[in-house]
Amino acid sequence: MSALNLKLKKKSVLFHLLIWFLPFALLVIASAVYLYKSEEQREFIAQSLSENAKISLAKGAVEQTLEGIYSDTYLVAQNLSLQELIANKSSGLTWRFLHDLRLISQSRKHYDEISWIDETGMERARVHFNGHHTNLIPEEKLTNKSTADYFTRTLGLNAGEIYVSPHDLDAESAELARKHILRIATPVVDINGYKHGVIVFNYPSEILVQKFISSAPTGDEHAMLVNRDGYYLEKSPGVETLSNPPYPDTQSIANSKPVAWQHIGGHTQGQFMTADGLWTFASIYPASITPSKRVAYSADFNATQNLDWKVVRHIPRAQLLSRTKVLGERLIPVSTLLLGLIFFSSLKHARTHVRAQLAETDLRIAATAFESEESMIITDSRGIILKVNQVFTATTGYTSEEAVGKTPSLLKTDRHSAEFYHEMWRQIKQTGKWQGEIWDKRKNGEIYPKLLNIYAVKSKNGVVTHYVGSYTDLTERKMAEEKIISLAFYDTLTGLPNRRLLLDRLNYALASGLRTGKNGALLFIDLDKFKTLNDTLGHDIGDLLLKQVAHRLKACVREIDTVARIGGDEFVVMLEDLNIESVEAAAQTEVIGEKILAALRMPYQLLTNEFHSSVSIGISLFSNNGQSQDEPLKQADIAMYQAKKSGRNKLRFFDQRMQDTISSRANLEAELRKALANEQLQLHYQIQVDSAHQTIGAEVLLRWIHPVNGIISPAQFVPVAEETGLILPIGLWVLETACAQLKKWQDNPATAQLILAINVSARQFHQNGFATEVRSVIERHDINPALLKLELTEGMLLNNLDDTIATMRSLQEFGVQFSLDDFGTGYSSLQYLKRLPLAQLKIDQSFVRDLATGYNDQAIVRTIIAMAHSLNLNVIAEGVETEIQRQILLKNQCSHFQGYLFGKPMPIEQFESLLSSDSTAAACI
Ligand SMILES: Nc1nc2c(ncn2[C@@H]2O[C@@H]3COP(=O)(O)O[C@H]4[C@@H](O)[C@H](n5cnc6c(=O)[nH]c(N)nc65)O[C@@H]4COP(=O)(O)O[C@H]3[C@H]2O)c(=O)[nH]1
Repeated sequence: MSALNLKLKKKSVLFHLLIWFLPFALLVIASAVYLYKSEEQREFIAQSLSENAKISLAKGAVEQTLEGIYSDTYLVAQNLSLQELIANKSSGLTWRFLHDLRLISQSRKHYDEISWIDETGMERARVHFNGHHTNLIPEEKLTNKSTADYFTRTLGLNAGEIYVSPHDLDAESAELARKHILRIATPVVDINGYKHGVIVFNYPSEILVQKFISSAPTGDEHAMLVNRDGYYLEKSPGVETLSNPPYPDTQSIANSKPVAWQHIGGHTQGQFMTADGLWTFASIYPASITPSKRVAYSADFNATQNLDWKVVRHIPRAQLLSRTKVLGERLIPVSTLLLGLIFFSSLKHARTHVRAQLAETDLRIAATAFESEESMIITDSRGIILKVNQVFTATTGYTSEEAVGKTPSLLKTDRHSAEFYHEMWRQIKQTGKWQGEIWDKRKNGEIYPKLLNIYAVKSKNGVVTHYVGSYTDLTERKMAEEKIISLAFYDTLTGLPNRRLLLDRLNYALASGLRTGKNGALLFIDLDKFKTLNDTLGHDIGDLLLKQVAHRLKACVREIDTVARIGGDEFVVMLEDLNIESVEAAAQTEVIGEKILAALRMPYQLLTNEFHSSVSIGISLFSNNGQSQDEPLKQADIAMYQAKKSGRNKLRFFDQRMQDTISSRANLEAELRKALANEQLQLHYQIQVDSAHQTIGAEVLLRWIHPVNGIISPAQFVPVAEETGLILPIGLWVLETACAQLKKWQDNPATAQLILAINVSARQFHQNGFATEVRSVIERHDINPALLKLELTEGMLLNNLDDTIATMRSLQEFGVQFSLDDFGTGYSSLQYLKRLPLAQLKIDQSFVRDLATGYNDQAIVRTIIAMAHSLNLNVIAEGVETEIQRQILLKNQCSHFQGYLFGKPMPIEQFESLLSSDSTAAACI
């Protein structure tokens, strides 16, 4: 698996892990929190209730104790011995009463002292319990208590009312000072309602506190008993209780827990929470507790003054929910364990899921890939087809049902040998794959090529389990390839080889000729009237003709020969394997050539038209003489032109002389290119005179002074210069040189009026900007434009007559003159002559030559001269060689003359000599 896939897989696993783990994790956490919170609440309620119950118990314990004391107090106050004593006042009765007091003291064991103080404040009887025994206090030790606060207050009470001293009451006597005593007292009333003092019980506060303590569970450290000011009467642990006032602040809940005390001090009972924890409290009103439910009060401590003690319980926050905390402590590992389990099972699940997803994706990819553009086939290890795709069915014609269960041999053809298949399987076994082109058979029997790939699928331990074959049908590709080859090498219309293939085969034939020494031949065939046919009957008919020609040509030659079409109506037949002897080979070729001529001469049926055609055939022989491949074809082409020239429907063998002419022309061209640069060109001047033999000027004629061949005539090289375009620089040079000469003559009166006529070629005249060029040359040389005469020929004027006239007109307006050269040889039509801005007509020398004898020529010359006069043009005759010719011309009103009679074309030096020898001009030069 690639690093990218691995990363994606990890991401996917993480995603699914989160999806599955998070909800469960949240559920577990929420459940744990809920459980914890419910337990916390439940425990809080339980603890609250428990605290309330404990407070009740504590309160009950204290109240019960007080009730017991109250009850004993009443009992003593109503004691019979006492009542009798009061009534009889007998001293013996005092002993009985003391005896009863001792009995009560001894039985209860917790009263420190019980005493009777009579209405005067004198103690009359007192017993003291020392912790083991009750002692009677001797009479002499009895004291007067008339000033004691408890005595006066109690004596003020009604029968049945109780006096309760403050719990922290300071002791009156020195010996009792250390003991905290709770005094409970009640008045003694006889049956007549008279008061006889008070009964006082000294109850050690310590015992009351002890009762309070014992009401709470052992080890309970949360209970405390405080007085109305908040000072501890009892608090466990660490507080020294019941010390004497003034109490230290440390012994006050009001100081140590002011917030709690604010609540406790202001309320009778209740339960509340502070930052310290849970507080529960209740008030005890000692004065309001009576066994007979009678209201008792004392002046100091009545209920309305809120004399109370408070029983208080406090559970610090830390201990408050101890059980819940334990639960919490247990919940954390349990939840963590549960989360861990959920995490790992989610992880496992996510992995399994992602793996399954990836596997499914792989399967989908595989399924999509299987249904690809390629034909696919899967076999087991024995080659039995298990599965094929739709492309397989489309290309082979076999449906899946037809193919599955069979072997791929149902596609086999006999195009490949047993060795081929053997080698294929050997390679698959060795490398696990094979690729190659193979021919197979479709269900309809059609054999087709395909590109086959076979892969062996192996198990983990390397055993081949399946083979997968995929292939592309190459039918169309092969067809396309063939088409490309055919387009590249064959003519699409006739299906014949094209020039490229012909040259290729020629090359091969030349090479094989070199080996065998045998001759071959090329027959270059051109249809004689093909262009006319195409133009008249259209290209479709033309195509039909070409196809029929191709067909007939093939019928004329052997299988090994080549018939090619190399151009529109040009065919070439290549014959190979001809005789070693050239003469014999030529004879063989001629036979076939004649056969072709005859075959192609036969009429053609082109749809409804019967068409008669002929061909011209040029033949060249080739052999082992080291020719290049182009040469035989060129030669055959030349020969074909020769055949055409000699009257069509002919065959001609290539002639070396003709080749030589062409070669020399090519040489001429090459040399002419160098002539201008090498200053091999010269101008010769041929004099022109008027009827009085006066020199009017000259015609400048080009000469090429060839270093080897001497002077070459313009008739030879001007046409070549025209064809190649060299005439443009050459023509310009002529113009420049002539203008320069005119300029030279300008200062000499004898030559200042001489006119130079220069020949302008068609190509030169029709080039863009010709008029401008002429003007600029004239201006540059600063000559009179009227001294320049441009000779044009009829033929070059006919093309684009309007443009021609425009060019001529612009130059004529500038002052340049035009002469129409070779007049009479062309159309000589008045129609266009009228339109041309000409100054002169030049009668062609062919009419002048036989003027003396030829009456026709005389008539023509007469007509030309008359025509010129009618057009107001002057006439010059060229080629005047004899006086007779001059006389005839003169008689016919010809005004100007040029010819050998007056002077041949000559170099400027000679021309100027001629001028100086001339009687008229001589003086001037
Ligand atoms: N038999 C005979 N011939 C005579 C006589 N008088 C003149 N000729 C020849 O006749 C030709 C007259 O020139 P063209 O008709 O313009 O014919 C010219 C002209 O068409 C062309 N050519 C000559 N020079 C130039 C040139 O500078 N530019 C162009 N474009 N063509 C030129 O070459 C042609 C031949 O020129 P050339 O060989 O010089 O031949 C000249 C001249 O030498 C005579 O009495 N008897």
